[in-house]
Amino acid sequence: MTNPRQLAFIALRDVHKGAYADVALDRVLQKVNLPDNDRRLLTELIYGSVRRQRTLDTLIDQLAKKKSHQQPQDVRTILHLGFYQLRYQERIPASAAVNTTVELAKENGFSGLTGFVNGLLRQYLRKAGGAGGAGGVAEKNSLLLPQSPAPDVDPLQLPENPVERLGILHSFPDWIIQVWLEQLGLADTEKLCEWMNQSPTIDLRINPLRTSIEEVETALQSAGVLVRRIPYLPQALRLIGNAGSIQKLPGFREGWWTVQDSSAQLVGHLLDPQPGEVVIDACAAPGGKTTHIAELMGDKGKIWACDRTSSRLRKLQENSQRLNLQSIQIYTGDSRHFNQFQNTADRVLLDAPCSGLGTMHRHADARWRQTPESVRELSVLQQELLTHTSTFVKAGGVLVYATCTLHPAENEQVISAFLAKSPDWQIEPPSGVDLPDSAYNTPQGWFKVWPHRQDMDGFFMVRLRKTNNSE
Ligand SMILES: C[S@@+](CC[C@H](N)C(=O)[O-])C[C@H]1O[C@@H](n2cnc3c(N)ncnc32)[C@H](O)[C@@H]1O
Repeated sequence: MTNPRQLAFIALRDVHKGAYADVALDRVLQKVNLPDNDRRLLTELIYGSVRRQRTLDTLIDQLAKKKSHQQPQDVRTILHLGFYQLRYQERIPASAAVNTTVELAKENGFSGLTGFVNGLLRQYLRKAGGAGGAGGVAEKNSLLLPQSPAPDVDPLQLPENPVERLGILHSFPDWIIQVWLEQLGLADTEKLCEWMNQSPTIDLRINPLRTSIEEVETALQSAGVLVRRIPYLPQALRLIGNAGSIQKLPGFREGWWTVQDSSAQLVGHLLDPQPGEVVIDACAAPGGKTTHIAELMGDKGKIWACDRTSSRLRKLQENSQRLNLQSIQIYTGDSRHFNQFQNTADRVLLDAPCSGLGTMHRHADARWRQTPESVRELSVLQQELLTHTSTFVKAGGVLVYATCTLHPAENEQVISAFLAKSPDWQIEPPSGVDLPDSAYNTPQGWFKVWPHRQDMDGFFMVRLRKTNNSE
């Protein structure tokens, strides 16, 4: 069976039983050999339906007699697929979206409900003002454009309350909208929501020990892959458009480059490791930053890469072999309990486990998996990790704390609590790092990368120095 909509339905069934969206997608892809365009449609339908779930459920709630959560789960999934295509896939004709969704209902044991499915989708189209599909209308009905044309053209009715309104329109839980609104205000929160609903870009970090950025540019361009450079990041290239399978691109097997988002590359530069130093990467797997550190050190010195997840450490091992790096030594275990590293490191990187609120565009289901409670638990773990791994640093040494979340409880509050009880530590403004201060820096000295401003993953990072007179 190679019908991408039926395959999407099967994968989404898995997701609703608890599978990660990317794992569910891989599972169906492994069973079939799809042409590229069907593969793209399948991916779009799965990730889009998961990402836009709240908006799609609200449409069911508003148009059907029974609420979305009262529908049989499979019918809800079929309706998600239909509404997703009508609302967000302008290239799919409305008639095709409706007919294929009705077919899905039939094929999956809901012949008795085809009239209901057909009626509901057509009701949406009627309200949207035609058979041409409603794509784009929804996003125009923005909080920022109250005067924008005919908000009643959007069948989705939005409440006045800005948190719920943004949450329903852009499909995020209220608590995440609240966290952003408190830091950014309305206009920027809306831009951030829109950014997080885009398909992710892919950046490469060139390995200067094996090649040069110019050589990689030429090799990729000869293979028909478009790239552009990223300001302030001398080894970064962004792939433009669909580059196909990453492992098949020129230079992958040769270890010329690593896939790493630009903001993750900033972390290595903020740490600024030097050849010959001892560096501990306390949460290292799968090694994106460990291998960057080794490259920045010219592979000279010692990097002790610690992580508690052995499967992820195996990836680190593979990555460092592919890049032909010798300076990395792996330690498996909980970094809160390593006692052999006290006062040994010139630099420590703590790239802490976090809620990932800065990278939700890469993980369609992340917004539904995290909760205020999981953030609280992570923040306790982050504080414990910071307290213990700071003891690894020699007097006069540096620790960089980084996360890919934009939640203050995992960032600013972790650092403030640490500094309040650690008089021998202070924030150090980044020196020797050629970064646009105004773009990332805050008066407190930490870096916060807001994706909608910098067009890269959301990140928080701060460089701390242990004073010389500490024990
Ligand atoms: C954000 S990821 C690290 C990503 C990595 N630095 C990179 O750039 O590829 C966080 C890592 O922390 C690890 N981790 C979580 N709790 C830990 C603990 N208590 N001790 C050591 N590692 C831990 C997880 O297994 C995960 O690999």
